[in-house]
Amino acid sequence: MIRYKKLGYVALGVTDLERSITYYRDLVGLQLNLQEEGVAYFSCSDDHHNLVLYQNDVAGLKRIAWEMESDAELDNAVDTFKKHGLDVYELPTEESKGIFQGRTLRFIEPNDGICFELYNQQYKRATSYQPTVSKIARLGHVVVSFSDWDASIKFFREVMNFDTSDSIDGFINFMRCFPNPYHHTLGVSNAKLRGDRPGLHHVNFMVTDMDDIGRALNRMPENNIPIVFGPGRHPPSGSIFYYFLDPDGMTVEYSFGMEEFPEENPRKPRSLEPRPDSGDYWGSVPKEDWAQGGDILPAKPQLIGQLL
Ligand SMILES: CC(C)c1ccc(C(=O)O)c(O)c1O
Ligand SMILES: [Fe+2]
Repeated sequence: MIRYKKLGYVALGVTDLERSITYYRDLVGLQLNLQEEGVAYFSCSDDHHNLVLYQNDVAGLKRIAWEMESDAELDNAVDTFKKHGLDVYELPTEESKGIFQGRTLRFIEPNDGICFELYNQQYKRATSYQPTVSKIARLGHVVVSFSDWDASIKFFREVMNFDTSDSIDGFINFMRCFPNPYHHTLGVSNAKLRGDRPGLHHVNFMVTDMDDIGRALNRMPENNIPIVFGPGRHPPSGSIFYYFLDPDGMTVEYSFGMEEFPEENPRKPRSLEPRPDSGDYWGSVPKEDWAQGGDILPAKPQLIGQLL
């Protein structure tokens, strides 16, 4: 049983790094922790980074990273993945230090080729996150659209030891990274929802107060940010949500409140009917460009570390 601490960070490719830095810092409210040649590290906690942006020709999802509960869980993950025939890579120490992390493993998810990362720790920041326009509580979840929905769910359950909290039948499976309590840190969505194109669906940041959602309802339109869904309330996790686009057309979600699960005797997963009110109790309807932006960016094997 692989045990996770939390969703650690998501890395995105963006086509104009300066423009995206301004957006994620001044409108989303993340703290820019460090900017180096072609890369920007943002934080919303005492971690070094919870979002990393890379200058790239195309916008999209570069990798998703989870922090493990302990060092031993990295070894456990290596054994499990190898048993399932996966190639697992470890970043040389110099490189993991170069991205401000301890021991770092990577592998390529077998269905759509997404780079996933597991690490034991990140450098902590001397001063914690200083909220500005929004009090972001944490990087909440990432939803990705997969070309083979059933095979992907099976992989996350059987190989990565994620648990299903709920699903909207045929569309999306909400998975938590055991034993992390939050309803989901990964949403496995069906690419048929995205014109049969696998890719990034959205990145979610959980906020601390209902007022953080309320202020965004004014701030985003005032700054001509396209609003693509909401405000509303999601039946699966019970959270209040608001989705808007980033400068490359990738979808970002703010949400407030989320069901938490105990490690022992959690409730059974529910399968919700595939109809619009399973996505929103309040009746808002997603715009056409909701969840459309963001390709899966291929990771070059030589850049993902040394094969174990
Ligand atoms: C409609 C989308 C995919 C969705 C649905 C439900 C939740 C939730 O329960 O939190 C989400 O976060 C979503 O993004
Ligand atoms: Fe979401």
